[in-house]
Amino acid sequence: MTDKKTSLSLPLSEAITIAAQAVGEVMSGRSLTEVLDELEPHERPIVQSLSFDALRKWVRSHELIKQFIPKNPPPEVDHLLSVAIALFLNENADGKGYAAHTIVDQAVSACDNYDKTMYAKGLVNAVLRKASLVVQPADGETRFAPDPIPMFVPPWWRANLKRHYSKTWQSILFAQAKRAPLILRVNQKQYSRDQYQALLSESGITSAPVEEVAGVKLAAALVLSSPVPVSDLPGFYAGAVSVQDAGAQLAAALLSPQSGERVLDACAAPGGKTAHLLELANCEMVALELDGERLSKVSGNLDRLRLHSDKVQVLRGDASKASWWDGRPFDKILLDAPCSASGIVARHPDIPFLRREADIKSLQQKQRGILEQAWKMLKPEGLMLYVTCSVFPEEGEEQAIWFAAQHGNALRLGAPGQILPTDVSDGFYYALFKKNGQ
Ligand SMILES: C[S@@+](CC[C@H](N)C(=O)[O-])C[C@H]1O[C@@H](n2cnc3c(N)ncnc32)[C@H](O)[C@@H]1O
Repeated sequence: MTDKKTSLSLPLSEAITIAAQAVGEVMSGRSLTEVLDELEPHERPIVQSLSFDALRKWVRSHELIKQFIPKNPPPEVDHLLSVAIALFLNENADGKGYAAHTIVDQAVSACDNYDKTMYAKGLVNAVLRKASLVVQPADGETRFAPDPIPMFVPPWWRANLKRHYSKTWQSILFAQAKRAPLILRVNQKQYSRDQYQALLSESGITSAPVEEVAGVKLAAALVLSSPVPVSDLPGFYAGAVSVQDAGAQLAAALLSPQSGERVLDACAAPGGKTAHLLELANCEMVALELDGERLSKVSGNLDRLRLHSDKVQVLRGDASKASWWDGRPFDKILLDAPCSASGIVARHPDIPFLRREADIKSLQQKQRGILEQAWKMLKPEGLMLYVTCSVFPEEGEEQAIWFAAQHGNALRLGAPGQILPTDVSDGFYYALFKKNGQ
């Protein structure tokens, strides 16, 4: 154990303060992505890492907080403690990083950075010293028997998983409690996967191909052995590569766009799958998105990847309505629907804190509205791929069954259906429909 100095340009105590405040924002209902987007670029990596870990280790850190402060501490103190304890728990897991006394000292200094924690220096010091002895005892033997499920999910979420996955629900949560690896999608308009892997290797970055997920072959996925900032990736700003989970790379592979085809990406932002489709074929693309702010991310990504052309339209509109549509039907439609995002918790550990049980019903209604409208815009013999990043069957297989029952002309083709999270893939759902006849 060392007093490791990282490349961060922010003292650890300040990073702890900002991360604790970010955790507080999540507890009051804001998305962590939105909160992190407001930070200065030099603050973001360390604050993201600390706040993500605090949320991932929530159950264990709160067992310890409860043990040493039986009466709940004020939220600001609780959040600061949860960030610091997650640091202990990580150090215990990988044996690298900050020494216990550094974490305690920096967390105590962090109390001074915020008026709502200033008074609690003594309490924070005492709790963290005791916690460090349990998590990182001097003899190296952990005396702390953690909850078998390390990650927080609300009771309704856990019950849903148990109901649908009676044998595997715990392994789903274990997979999601781990830090997700960095996975790339090579822009095949610029490089083959082998060529780009060689470029990475010349830059001292080790990677391995992800050949397939759920039986679907992937041509462009590479997993890095350890994450690096995107600025270190060769050619990133010239569009050589994007960061995208391997499970998300199935969409373009399943829809298999061909040059000249007219394709609708009905829920496009931030544009990861739009870009992948355009990397595979010179199709006529309409990338539609309801949220104006998110829409600009689609354009930004297409700019970076050099995929804009007069055949590509990035449009603001509601896919459950036809007001934006010029009436020309599509050969292929990607419907990557708004959903609970319960499959991507490894990359967004704030999601279980933000979702409410009632969200699932209202999301189901939205998904059905978009499915219905999209089907009307598809050519006869055309293909529609329905996708969610959810592990709840209410948003996946139940929707596909409902849709097929509504439309006698919807033929289901081969697609993986539910994909559960693994080391290289988030949880996704894929159903592919062909429109028969007229
Ligand atoms: C799962 S995300 C799409 C991710 C994207 N396909 C990608 O790979 O980068 C769903 C998107 O649908 C958008 N959305 C939600 N309701 C919509 C609607 N009625 N019409 C169009 N877009 C919608 C959301 O704002 C969100 O950006």
